[in-house]
Amino acid sequence: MEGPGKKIEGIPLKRAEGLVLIMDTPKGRGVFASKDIPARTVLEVAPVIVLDPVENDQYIKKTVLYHYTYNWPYKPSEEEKAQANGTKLPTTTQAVILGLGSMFNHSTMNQNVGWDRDIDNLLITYTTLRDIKAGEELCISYGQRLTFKDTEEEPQSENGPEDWTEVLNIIDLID
Ligand SMILES: C[S@@+](CC[C@H](N)C(=O)[O-])C[C@H]1O[C@@H](n2cnc3c(N)ncnc32)[C@H](O)[C@@H]1O
Repeated sequence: MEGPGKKIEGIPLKRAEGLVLIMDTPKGRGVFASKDIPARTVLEVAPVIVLDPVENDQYIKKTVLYHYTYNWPYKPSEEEKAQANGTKLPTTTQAVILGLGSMFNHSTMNQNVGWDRDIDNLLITYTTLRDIKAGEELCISYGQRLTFKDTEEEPQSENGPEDWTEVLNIIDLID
């Protein structure tokens, strides 16, 4: 960069104003709106690190980092293809999302942020799906197969006690 006024070629990055990180929600840390944000606002353009599928399986899956990865298409290098000798190479892997991308929690019922992968440029763009009010949590959808108990999920009455009186009765009987 040579000074002010010089035109720089590159991929535009973005982080919207009015986002705060709350540390102690029932879901851990989470991203919230500190002011009203209109629909279709780009909240964040997050670069990603695409993991080697073998390293992901052998190492990352056993670490906390695994909970901060998204599915990502895998494009083997020409060298890998040549070495594969007809063996089928993986077509998907995981990617670690940098920046705020890794801080968005999941919501099925109240998803208000969408995300879009840019495979060529190794980026994810997060955009509001509707008008957001100050104080709302900004949530994406992680899909169907969650690796944790969703705090927003309704308790299953057939698997558990009907009400808290029943719970107290059980505790009483054990004592
Ligand atoms: C990508 S991280 C999101 C940031 C995370 N809350 C933190 O404090 O680092 C994903 C993790 O957040 C938590 N999480 C996200 N959405 C959740 C939800 N709906 N219910 C419970 N936990 C959730 C889970 O522990 C999950 O593995």
